[in-house]
Amino acid sequence: MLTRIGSLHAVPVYGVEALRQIETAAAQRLPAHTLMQRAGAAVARLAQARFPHARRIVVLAGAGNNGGDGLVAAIALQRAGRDVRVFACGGETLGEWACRLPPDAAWAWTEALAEQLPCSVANPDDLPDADLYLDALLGIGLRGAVRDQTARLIQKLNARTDAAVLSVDLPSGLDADTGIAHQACVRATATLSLIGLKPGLCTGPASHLCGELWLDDLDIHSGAERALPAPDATRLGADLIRPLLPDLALAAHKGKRGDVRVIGGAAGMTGAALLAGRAAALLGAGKVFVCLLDTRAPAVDMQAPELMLRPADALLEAIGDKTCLLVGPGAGLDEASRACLARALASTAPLVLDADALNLLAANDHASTLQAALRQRRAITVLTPHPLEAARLLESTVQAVEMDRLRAARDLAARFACWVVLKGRGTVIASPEQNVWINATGNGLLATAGSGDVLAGSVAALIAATGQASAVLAAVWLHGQAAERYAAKLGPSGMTAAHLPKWMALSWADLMAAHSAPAQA
Ligand SMILES: NC(=O)C1=CN([C@@H]2O[C@H](COP(=O)(O)OP(=O)(O)OC[C@H]3O[C@@H](n4cnc5c(N)ncnc54)[C@H](O)[C@@H]3O)[C@@H](O)[C@H]2O)[C@@H](O)CC1
Ligand SMILES: Nc1ncnc2c1ncn2[C@@H]1O[C@H](COP(=O)(O)OP(=O)(O)O)[C@@H](O)[C@H]1O
Ligand SMILES: [K+]
Repeated sequence: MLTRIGSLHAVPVYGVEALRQIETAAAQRLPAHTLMQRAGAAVARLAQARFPHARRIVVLAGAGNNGGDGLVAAIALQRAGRDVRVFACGGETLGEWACRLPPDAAWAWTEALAEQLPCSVANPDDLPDADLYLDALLGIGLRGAVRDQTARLIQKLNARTDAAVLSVDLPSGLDADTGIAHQACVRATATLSLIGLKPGLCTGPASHLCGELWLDDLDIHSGAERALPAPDATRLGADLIRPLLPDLALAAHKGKRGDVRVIGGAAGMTGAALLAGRAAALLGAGKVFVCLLDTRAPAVDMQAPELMLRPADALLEAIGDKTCLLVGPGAGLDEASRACLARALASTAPLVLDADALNLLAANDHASTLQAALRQRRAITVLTPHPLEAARLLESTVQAVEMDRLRAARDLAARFACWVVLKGRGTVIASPEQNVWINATGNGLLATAGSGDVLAGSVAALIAATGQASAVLAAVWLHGQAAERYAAKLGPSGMTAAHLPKWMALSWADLMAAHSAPAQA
């Protein structure tokens, strides 16, 4: 079934190894070329529905099965009356290119010849004009950086900013597992992912090149459930998030909602802890206590007088059973901060560690002691690193983390036996059991100082209310959804971190309203 991928429904995500298993199993039980027929038909259907006015269509076909999908789509589009040309890439001559085609694609080529499809060997310097380009150069068979003629063709294609590009399976040049592009990569208007959604379309530095995301499972799931491998991750959707949110209106009194205690805000960084505290309050925490490590900080937050500002000693004592601790926003790296972290790690309360708490864990004279205490915790523990903090904790580099975000999140969750929220485009969440989710919401408006503090405070509030670590998924989804809602309503600028909690609350309300709306007849 052809589906537009948005943020409403959770979708399983499969890496290349799992996709190859699915493909092999299906090929064994279906008549020859069935999958390629279905793939090409799906591409042609989407091309016509999404680009109804595209008359001249150029199909860029590589020498693999991705090219085969393109050929099948080309035949269907020509039959539908479009002016179609195939530009074959991956050989000096058409004959050389055709000789390279694997069996399914070779079958598609014989069909194309029978259909008298206009076809020429690709000359990147002579890319024909078109209303729509079908990018069928490279799919999940990509190995390393795109080479030679294909790389040059991609550069020429990307220079045609006036024409639409529909990528088949993946934007050519994008690594399906990691979302990185070594060198050349197609910038697509839309991508139709085949069989399953790939991690590289959801997270990673080049994942945004897919444009609008569509999926066709090629009916692979019907009757084959038992043969399907487990997904590598789940892309988050509103349907998965809704049941994770607490019903605050049902809380009998404020003591039932759960409390948050924030520890951070050293001199010059008090705002970070206050942002986290305000977010926790707006996301429904019954009581929010904030310890500012700056000894000269004011005793009340006049913008948010509901926050209770207390000394660190008071915050780390007599912790109730519905309390979540948050350590790190603006905490600094000095001895006072380290001592608070050590005490929080020793507590039996759920604990969220962000910012400087993560830096203390990574690089401090006491790092190994702190890390041992982290591993020994039995209560819910969540780390919320951005890529640099993750790199420090993994003793790696930002580049290495970004080259494989799923692996980095999984590695951190395994190393410290806790939940990990690896932030950035397509935030990746990993549980200690090595389950992985990829967030579907958010935009560049979140790339503003303090938005991480808001996320950490929200995570703490939802864990306090629900007692469930999986509430992190809801906090991450709402945080991204808030930025999208803001952009849709007020445009691409003007949002600061302080605005976020209110928009998160509105997104929460939307989610509940959608849930309670009567079903359409
Ligand atoms: N076999 C089947 O039945 C199906 C295949 N499908 C399609 O087949 C694709 C996978 O097909 P393949 O495994 O043939 O692989 P691809 O077609 O994705 O890529 C292989 C081709 O790309 C070239 N290539 C690889 N790395 C390169 C690089 N760095 N620079 C330049 N050229 C490079 C190879 O020499 C080969 O010609 C999927 O993405 C999907 O589009 C789908 O239609 C589903 C069914
Ligand atoms: N381009 C983007 N798309 C989606 N989310 C983003 C983007 N850039 C940043 N974010 C989100 O913004 C937040 C930034 O957090 P962080 O880097 O800790 O900021 P700070 O330390 O300033 O609070 C994270 O939740 C991150 O996932
Ligand atoms: K492609």
